[in-house]
Amino acid sequence: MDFLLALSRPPLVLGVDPRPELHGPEPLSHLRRYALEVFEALAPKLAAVKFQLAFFEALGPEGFGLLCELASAARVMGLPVIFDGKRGDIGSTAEAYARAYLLRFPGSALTVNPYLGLDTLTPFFQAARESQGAVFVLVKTSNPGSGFLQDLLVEGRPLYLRLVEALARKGEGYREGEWSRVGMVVGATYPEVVLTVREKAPHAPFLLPGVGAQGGRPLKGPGLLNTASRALFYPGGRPDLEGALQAAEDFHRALVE
Ligand SMILES: O=C(O)c1cc(=O)[nH]c(=O)n1[C@@H]1O[C@H](COP(=O)(O)O)[C@@H](O)[C@H]1O
Repeated sequence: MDFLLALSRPPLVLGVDPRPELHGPEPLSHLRRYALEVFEALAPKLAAVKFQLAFFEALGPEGFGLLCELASAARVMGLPVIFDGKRGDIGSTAEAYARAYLLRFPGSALTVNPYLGLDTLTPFFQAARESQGAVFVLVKTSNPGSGFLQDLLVEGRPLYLRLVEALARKGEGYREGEWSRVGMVVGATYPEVVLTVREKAPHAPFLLPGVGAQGGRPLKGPGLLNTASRALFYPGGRPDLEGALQAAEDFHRALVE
């Protein structure tokens, strides 16, 4: 599966950030069953499923096994997969991260941190092209303190915009048809930034986290993949299949109709 197929699906991404304490006495087996049920029920309304690696790593070795199992299940259901790892390191280590998440899981996407420099992103871009995957580069994150570094003025422009300009130039080389394999992460909590960044990067798919629990509202537009974790996976603060379906329908109405 080519990850760019996600761009022709409904523009909602299901974030899976598992909280074992919400899954009773046998949390992993309950979580496995619940996640599969949610994938099945929501699949027609989703662009992709985004797995937050930290939450799976926190479950220990079994958690990593479960991540691989759920990612494979999503793919079997026709759902593109995003690994949210926010990886970033010197080139040789970046190559290992790219092998782990883009080449071992062809057609998937990975979130990456660009603040070690653009040279460190090249292995991710190359792996994404080779595997028909994608890379989502953190540009302007959804958290309240993101401006401390990301909004710093550099030659009169915020740092995140300088980054976007450089990425858009690089991303042209990784463009296929309408969309590039070099995507960007912009918090839905900063809707005005989404518009500014879109002007500079017309071909980049955008991942917009912060919808729902962080107060961001769904944003409509070509290539805008709205992503919600708690609001979709744990509506009302707990596992609830009916509630998840209702939440997905509400987002779908706001984004598609
Ligand atoms: O890359 C991300 O997905 C991400 C970037 C960002 O700027 N803000 C952000 O919240 N995220 C992730 O998006 C998810 C948000 O979770 P909810 O607030 O529950 O929807 C978490 O997995 C975060 O790690």
